Amino acid sequence: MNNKFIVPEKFKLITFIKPIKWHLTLGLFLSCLAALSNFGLLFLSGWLITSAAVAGLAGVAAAQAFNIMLPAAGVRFFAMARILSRYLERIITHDGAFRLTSALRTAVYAFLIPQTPSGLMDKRGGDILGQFVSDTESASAYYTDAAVPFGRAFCCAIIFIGLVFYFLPIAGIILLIALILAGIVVPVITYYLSYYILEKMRQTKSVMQANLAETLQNLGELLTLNVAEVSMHKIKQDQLDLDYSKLKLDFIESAARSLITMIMMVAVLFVLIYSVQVYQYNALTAAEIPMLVLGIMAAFDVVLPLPAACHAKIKADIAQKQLQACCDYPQEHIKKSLLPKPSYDLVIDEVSFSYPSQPQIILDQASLTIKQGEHVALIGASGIGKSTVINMLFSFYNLQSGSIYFGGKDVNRISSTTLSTFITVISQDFHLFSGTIKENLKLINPNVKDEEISEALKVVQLEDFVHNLSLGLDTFIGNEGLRLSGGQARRLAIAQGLLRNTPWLILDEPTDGLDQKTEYELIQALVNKYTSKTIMIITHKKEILPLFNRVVLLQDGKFHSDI
Ligand SMILES: Nc1ncnc2c1ncn2[C@@H]1O[C@H](COP(=O)(O)OP(=O)(O)OP(=O)(O)O)[C@@H](O)[C@H]1O
Repeated sequence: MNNKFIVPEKFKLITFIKPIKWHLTLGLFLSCLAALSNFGLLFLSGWLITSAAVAGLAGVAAAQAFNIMLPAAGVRFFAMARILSRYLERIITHDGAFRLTSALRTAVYAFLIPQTPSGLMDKRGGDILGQFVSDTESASAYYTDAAVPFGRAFCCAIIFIGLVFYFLPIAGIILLIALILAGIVVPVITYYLSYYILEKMRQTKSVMQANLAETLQNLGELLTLNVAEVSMHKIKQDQLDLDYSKLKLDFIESAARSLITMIMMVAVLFVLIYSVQVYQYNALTAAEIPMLVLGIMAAFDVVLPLPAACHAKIKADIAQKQLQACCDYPQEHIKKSLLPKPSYDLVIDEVSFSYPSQPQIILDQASLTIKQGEHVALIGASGIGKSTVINMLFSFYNLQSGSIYFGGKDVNRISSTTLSTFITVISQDFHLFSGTIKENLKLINPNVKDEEISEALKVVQLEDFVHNLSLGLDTFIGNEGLRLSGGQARRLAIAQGLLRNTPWLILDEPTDGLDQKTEYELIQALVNKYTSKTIMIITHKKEILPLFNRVVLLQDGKFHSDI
């Protein structure tokens, strides 16, 4: 599968369909071929069966004169062509749809990355996951489930009407009217009746997915607090709403299909009555009557899937709108990828910040410079804004005034991906993955050597612990490191960060859950080993402060150095 693909400036489904235009064209062609073969099969069979019966009734001479071989070969040809073209059409269209899904997912990912983290802060993780998984799938199904059925119905209907018109003009006109009703009027009504239901279903599904993701993530806490039932009840309610909406949709679709079948029966009835009259005037042979009737029935095969195609179109339209909303983020929020230059100093210049609709002023024209290689402890009362300052570096929030520079460049113009190659942050809510100690340590840097792993484990005071495990580095730590103690998990996360080998290391309360001795030894090992690395630690522990070059106090919205 060719995944080479350029992210366009704006998100438009058509941009992604262009690279698969040959799949679309060939798929449509094969689909039409299958429908035409089906029509040809029934049309010719109707004629052949009646002609053979008429010849048989007319006596031995007429029966022997009737050439059954040629039309029978035609019937076989159409039967084979129908199977083959259907098979090829499925292969081509599904391949096209897979390519489209892959291109859409790549694009959505590429559009989302520059928005992180500030642009995605108000969105729920489950919602983003929904957009990434379901919306891309619904949008790409537009091609196989909506565009091809509608295109086939349009192209084939013209041919069917033309053929029937050739044999009996009035029958052609009846077919034209019937196909307009069944192929345009019924789908339009289906579209309008179903749009609101499908839009509501999309919203419910998105909320349910987000709730489900959060419930599963926090199941431990919910069970401990005995409130898991409440979350499950909400999810169950949403599922019931979805089931009810699905029932309504199924009802609309079957009603539409029944209406199409009814239109077909009426059309067949009219054609039958009229052809019998015409037959009496010898303007039509007996064999042509079933041929026309079966032909008209076959013609409706191309409009019967249209109600379902309408639903696919609505889903694709809604999905496209959602994807557009999440991808077309205001350009000013999408950072330019400037590269910080050495030395990698951090300059917070007259920054003011408070959270929207929060009275607390976090920073009030505050300034601070941290030179590369400095070891700094940032202290301050709980809730004063220390973690917020770290998040500001990664442009989580828009500053009210002032600027932050890293390596001489405004952090607003450095992408978070670039910045993370210079700064490693181990936050309070770090994550460990379900796997072994080694897998977790190698996750960020797969090329890391065993000696480097030992060094990092030594610094975080975990070397002896790992050494004493029967499986050593290959010990499985469980989901989120559940098989480790809180302090061990935190230290493993720090070791993970050390192995990234970035010029800056920021640790948010790294020694929480550690005894005083381990805490002191860890920080001491850290500052002694990484003398040229800039280390910034947020802490409440007074005992470790003497180990730092500088202590900065955050108070009243200002930084106070060398306290
Ligand atoms: N996303 C947010 N939206 C609104 N307010 C927030 C947000 N994050 C934090 N706050 C508030 O901002 C203030 C500073 O929070 P922050 O986590 O930065 O403090 P801190 O100094 O790191 O605290 P601690 O030492 O307890 O970890 C707190 O009052 C907090 O409630």
